[in-house]
Amino acid sequence: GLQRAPCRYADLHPLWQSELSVSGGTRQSPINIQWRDSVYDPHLKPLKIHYDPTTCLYIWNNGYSFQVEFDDSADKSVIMGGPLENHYRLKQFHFHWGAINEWGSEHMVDSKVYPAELHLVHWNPVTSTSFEEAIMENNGLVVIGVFLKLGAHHAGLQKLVDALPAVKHKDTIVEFDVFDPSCLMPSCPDYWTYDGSLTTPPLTESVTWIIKKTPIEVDQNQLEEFRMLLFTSAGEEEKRMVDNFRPLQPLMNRTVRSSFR
Ligand SMILES: CCCSc1c(F)c(F)c(S(=O)(=O)NC)c(F)c1F
Ligand SMILES: [Zn+2]
Repeated sequence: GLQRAPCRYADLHPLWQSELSVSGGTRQSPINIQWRDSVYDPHLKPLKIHYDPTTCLYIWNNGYSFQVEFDDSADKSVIMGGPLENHYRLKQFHFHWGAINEWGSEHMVDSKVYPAELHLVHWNPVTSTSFEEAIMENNGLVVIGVFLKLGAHHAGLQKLVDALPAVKHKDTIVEFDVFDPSCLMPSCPDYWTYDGSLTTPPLTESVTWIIKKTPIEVDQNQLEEFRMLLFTSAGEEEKRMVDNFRPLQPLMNRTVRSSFR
């Protein structure tokens, strides 16, 4: 069975990922998506996203990333379609990024790495009664991954970036209401999908991944603001929150499907 990994990743240096493995894991994330090995699946439907901006609650620094949390007490912000058999509720979104633009994303495409990656975390309210339960369920979670590349200023992201100084230190929180994460989605509908895991403790193999093919563009200043956050609490010796990504994991016996030819 899966060993529960220590879940206080705040006490673990970002290099912990390479040592920490889920014993017997056969579907770990992230992976390098080899475009030529992915299989077009004509049965994959378009992904349908309906986010209600008023379900946005707050932003907080959990000592590993910054997260925007949503009210998931009803089917208000949901995704469906794509590879999914039912709808999933949005619980939170967060990012992973590097110290410099040359690395930072968790997934790669043909070994190309991006400076950052957005994860929108959803859970299955049909098979689980709570997010916490869904984390332990096979396919209890769906995470949409969106690559960030250096380019034009992203006006939608800026509202989020402006709030970051208020959550500079670990375990700080700031109210953040009325935000629609759909503005962070690329307009291109194409995606890859595969069965994987959380990339942070407890690393459970409960995630249906949906990785968007097309990155969104953000500018240098916006990426630098991510890198001003701290892993550390107020009063502690400052450690910049950078390189909060897990190393690539073996594909093993998995096929990545694409929604596009
Ligand atoms: C105990 C889970 C707390 S919620 C959460 C999270 F905080 C996180 F960071 C990731 S991730 O693995 O890093 N990215 C997909 C998740 F999947 C999550 F569900
Ligand atoms: Zn993540």
